[in-house]
Amino acid sequence: MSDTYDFDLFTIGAGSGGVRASRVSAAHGAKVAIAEEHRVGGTCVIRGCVPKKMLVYGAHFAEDLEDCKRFGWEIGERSFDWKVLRDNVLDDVKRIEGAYTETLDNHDVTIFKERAELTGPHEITLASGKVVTAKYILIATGARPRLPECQGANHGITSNEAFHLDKLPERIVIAGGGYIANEFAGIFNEFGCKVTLVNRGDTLLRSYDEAVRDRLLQISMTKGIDFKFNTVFETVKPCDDGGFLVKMSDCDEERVDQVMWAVGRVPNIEGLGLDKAGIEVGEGGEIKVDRFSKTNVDHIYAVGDVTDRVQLTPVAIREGQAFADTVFGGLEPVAVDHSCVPSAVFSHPPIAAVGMTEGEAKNALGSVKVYLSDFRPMKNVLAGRNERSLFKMICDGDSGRIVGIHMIAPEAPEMMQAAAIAVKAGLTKADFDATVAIHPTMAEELVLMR
Ligand SMILES: Cc1cc2nc3c(=O)[nH]c(=O)nc-3n(C[C@H](O)[C@H](O)[C@H](O)COP(=O)(O)OP(=O)(O)OC[C@H]3O[C@@H](n4cnc5c(N)ncnc54)[C@H](O)[C@@H]3O)c2cc1C
Ligand SMILES: NC(=O)c1ccc[n+]([C@@H]2O[C@H](COP(=O)([O-])OP(=O)(O)OC[C@H]3O[C@@H](n4cnc5c(N)ncnc54)[C@H](O)[C@@H]3O)[C@@H](O)[C@H]2O)c1
Repeated sequence: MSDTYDFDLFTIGAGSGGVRASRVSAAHGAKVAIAEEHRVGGTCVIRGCVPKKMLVYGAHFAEDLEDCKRFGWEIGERSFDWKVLRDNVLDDVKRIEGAYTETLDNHDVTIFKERAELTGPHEITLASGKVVTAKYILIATGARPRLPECQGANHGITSNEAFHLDKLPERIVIAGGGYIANEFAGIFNEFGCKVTLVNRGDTLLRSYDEAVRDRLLQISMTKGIDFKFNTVFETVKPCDDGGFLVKMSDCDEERVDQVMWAVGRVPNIEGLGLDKAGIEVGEGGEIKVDRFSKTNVDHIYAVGDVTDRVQLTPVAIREGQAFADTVFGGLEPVAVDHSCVPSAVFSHPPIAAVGMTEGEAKNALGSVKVYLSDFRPMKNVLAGRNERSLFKMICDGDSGRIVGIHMIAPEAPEMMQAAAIAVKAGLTKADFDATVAIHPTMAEELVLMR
């Protein structure tokens, strides 16, 4: 395409956004290169969604093996070997990394397995010293775990290290109250670790509906997870035997085997040379972009977590796809619609949501109608598991249009993916009422709410 530059597109970062953008741009006919300093696949594949979900599956067996007795199964003595699960998960991650690399190779995308930095508006310098030029540059460098400002913070692990532990901690404190803290609290707790979740504020999972958050807190406590709210870490000191002494506000010093930070993620822009190309960043270090993911510099774009819009894999992928179609697709520019993005927390049990919470809907619409279904799933009843699910539907009080659905239930994310289509399409409560239930399911509650 371009004679002046080595490549039409140079992508920095082979994660969810960068891989999609590079592959599709190449399919549109562009000459593409991509640089990755760690492993092809990025956070989601290597140390995020994928291995996390596999651990969630592994952890859930603890409950299934307990519950199966009431269904007539006697399975004798059982034990759990962390290293078997860990190594199988890491092997599968390697397989997926290979599949991502193959896709790029099949599209003739040149892969540089090294760090890249901008050294001019159209120039990139690789860690090896090689200098290349590109007509367009895409920054898709993602984000990394934030460390809190407490003495000894370097002694704690983050989600990056959690997948590689040599052994499970008997006692772990997890700082944070968001996605990662709640997901890993559930995982470690199911594996038999003593878990304390420590939150600086008084609210877990702030962006989710209050009723659903409260239900997760109540169930998590029943399962044995401890919570501390309005608490901050002061010091983490290593002990001679490998554990740590942790001092938190308003508490005595405690001895634990592991400290894990899950207090948010910061955009990866350090040493990237953004100043060499004159790229503007926001207060949190996020690269500022317009609705087509274009930075303030005409030929430089950014997608995914580094822009800190919605830090989710499917969003990064959509942004990457839209970038490729806009710049190399030869059609009208494509903007990603960031409204009504469904999401899930893979806690035990999981939470899933789409649209507005009750509070947001009241502020935005004034008049809202709320429907609730608070039930004990059939499987839990027979298992003797005293764990209730909650579905909540928020509708515009005037039109009946559904503006939000919130769930905490086994398989809630699976149900939510389908329900989210209806909410995105602007369907009403009457449309749900007109749909016949599938019985017996949990999902039927969606069309039976009163
Ligand atoms: C523990 C965890 C669990 C998660 N679970 C989910 C989930 O269940 N569902 C979901 O939707 N989202 C989940 N996420 C979020 C999701 O992983 C991210 O939103 C997504 O990966 C962002 O994609 P990205 O392309 O922006 O960045 P990334 O996937 O982070 O890719 C960026 C890549 O750039 C590389 N890089 C950085 N700087 C340079 C440089 N200078 N040169 C070369 N390479 C560089 C990095 O090594 C990295 O591979 C999870 C995140 C974490 C941490
Ligand atoms: N299931 C999923 O889709 C999934 C899973 C994991 C991560 N993610 C993505 O990754 C992002 C990062 O996840 P995360 O859990 O690190 O961040 P988060 O933004 O979800 O939560 C951070 C939490 O840490 C608390 N906090 C901040 N500083 C603290 C401190 N010093 N001490 C104690 N608590 C403190 C905050 O109050 C907040 O509750 C998420 O926003 C999400 O977009 C998604």
